[in-house]
Amino acid sequence: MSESCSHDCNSCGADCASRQSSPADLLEKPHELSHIKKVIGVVSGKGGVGKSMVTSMLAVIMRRREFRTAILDADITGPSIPKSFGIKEKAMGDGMGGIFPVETKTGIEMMSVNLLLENETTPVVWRGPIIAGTVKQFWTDVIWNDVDFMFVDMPPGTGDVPLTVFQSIPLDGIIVVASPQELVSMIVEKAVNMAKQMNIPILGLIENMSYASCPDCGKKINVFGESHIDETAAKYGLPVLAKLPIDPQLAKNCDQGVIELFEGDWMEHAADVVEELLK
Ligand SMILES: Nc1ncnc2c1ncn2[C@@H]1O[C@H](COP(=O)(O)OP(=O)(O)OP(=O)(O)O)[C@@H](O)[C@H]1O
Repeated sequence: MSESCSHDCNSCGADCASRQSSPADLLEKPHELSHIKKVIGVVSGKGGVGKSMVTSMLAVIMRRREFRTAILDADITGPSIPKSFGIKEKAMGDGMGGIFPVETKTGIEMMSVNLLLENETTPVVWRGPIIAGTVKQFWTDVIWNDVDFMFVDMPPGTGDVPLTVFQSIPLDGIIVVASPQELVSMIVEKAVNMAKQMNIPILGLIENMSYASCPDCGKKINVFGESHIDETAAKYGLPVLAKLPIDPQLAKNCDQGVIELFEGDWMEHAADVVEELLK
């Protein structure tokens, strides 16, 4: 390191030993038998806002549109995806260090830590580097067949684990999911800035639990107050991809493991934007 080091490698051309790696240097290669065309990360500023549900619904819609679709569940400490698809079976190895993903009823390929654990109620109490290493292996050791669109349910937040995932998997775009309350806080801003720093295009924002519809008169009720997604999207120059209602049927579909049967057209525009990536 030179004595005049500013610790900002972007403004210095010196090829010194302490030069920070660019994000591209940290990208991992997928398994040699994997063929994955587009990878979309689904992120949120914090847990519990419906990120896994949005990931599942997007995968279901793209599968309905007859694309070969996969879900990489990188939310290691809160893996809820297999349950919402009603998957109980475990992933199998190929005997040479590779792992086959499990296929859902409609043919979505999936990998999640719950498909590897003996008991899905066992808590994952691993430290950050182990969690990040597991996600990397889901990318490098899983034999993904021909996949048009892979959705990555990212670990929530903007800490060490999501950062490592951002750096190791080559994402073609990210979708930010937020609840109305998050949209008025700085949490979304952090998630957006993280993606910008990684130079990953943000496809847009999805507001989950935006409103509830009265079962008697159909009137929209803003349970968490007025929606703020339009002003937040305008602030960051991002498109709004969807506004999802609180729908007890959706929660039921997840709980009963039949998310593939969900009805509703709220996510069609988001799916159109994802589909554009292949054109
Ligand atoms: N719009 C909605 N209507 C009804 N239920 C919903 C809706 N969005 C999410 N839920 C329910 O809320 C719960 C949490 O959702 P989900 O697991 O997708 O959140 P998450 O952001 O992925 O959380 P974490 O990151 O902590 O895993 C689930 O049981 C899901 O079924």
